Amino acid sequence: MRRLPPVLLKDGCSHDLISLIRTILAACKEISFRVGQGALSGVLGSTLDENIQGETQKKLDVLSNQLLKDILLESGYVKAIASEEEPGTVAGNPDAEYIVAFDPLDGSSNIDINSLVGTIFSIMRAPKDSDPADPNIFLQKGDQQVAAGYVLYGPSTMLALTTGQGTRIFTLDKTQGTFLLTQDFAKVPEQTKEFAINTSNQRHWQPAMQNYISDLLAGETGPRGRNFNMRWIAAMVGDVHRVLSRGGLFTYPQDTKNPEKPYKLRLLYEANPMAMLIEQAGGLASTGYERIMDIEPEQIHQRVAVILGSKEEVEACLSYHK
Ligand SMILES: O=P(O)(O)OC[C@H]1O[C@](O)(COP(=O)(O)O)[C@@H](O)[C@@H]1O
Ligand SMILES: [Mg+2]
Ligand SMILES: [Mg+2]
Repeated sequence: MRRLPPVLLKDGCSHDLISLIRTILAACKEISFRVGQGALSGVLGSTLDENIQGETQKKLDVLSNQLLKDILLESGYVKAIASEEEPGTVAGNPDAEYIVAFDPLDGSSNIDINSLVGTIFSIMRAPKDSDPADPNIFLQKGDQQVAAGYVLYGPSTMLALTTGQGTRIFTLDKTQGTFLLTQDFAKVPEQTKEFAINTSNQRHWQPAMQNYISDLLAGETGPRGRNFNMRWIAAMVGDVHRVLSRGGLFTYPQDTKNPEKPYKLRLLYEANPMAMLIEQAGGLASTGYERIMDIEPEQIHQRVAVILGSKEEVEACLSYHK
């Protein structure tokens, strides 16, 4: 089975980019070990702190962030980092070519129930001669990502990675500590009968999403003329992995539950990297009104509505938003 570095070399990735991806994965292997140790690792439960977004930080959120941050900054391969768990960006090596935005631990509410969690990352080029301390260097469209991926800490630890040449899936061989290629070019089926949404928010959705989901739920007696099944892992990384594996539509739409927070998922380190992985596998990723990777970010922790997955189903959902 092929290992990660030769695969990336064949894709024409630079040595610095390969080293950067390997550095991220070194941290992820350590996170995978800690997640696997569960209660034995002493990192279950919450801290007494909140992150910049007012969310309670779990001990594993903090630990995962620290591991990624330390390893990346020590490596010299990053000019700066941005993380869900950091209020601002953190400067690194001024001479480095790349910047990395990450969600160190996605699906925090799953940590204490031994369910799926993961790490999501987005790699971009730092603008030429830019200041590593300038947070604006992260305000790039998703289309400018050089690479994107996630590591899913499940029954097996898996990596989904794209450098713009398709989406590949690797599995961590825990006996060797190496990621081995287990699916060369993942392809999201264009059609699906599966959708993922947190329906407890239904009364807060906009009419377009209300109508779309109600037509799915009507099944074969409704306008769609067929039955749909529903899944919700409550970790985007797990839901997107299912969509990459067998298709589906995943959405966290706009809602009016909290007028100050109309969207849940973060653009730079959740929506953009997942959009790139899904598009590179033949799927679509939209807010309902525009392609996610076309959005010009205004803030590093900006949130956005997300509708992604199987091409024909995303198009069906978008037709309700016209
Ligand atoms: O709790 P809800 O409303 O089901 O939200 C679940 C969503 O929130 C998230 O967990 C947010 O990610 P974090 O755990 O990194 O904050 C997504 O992964 C997931 O899709
Ligand atoms: Mg997250
Ligand atoms: Mg997180």
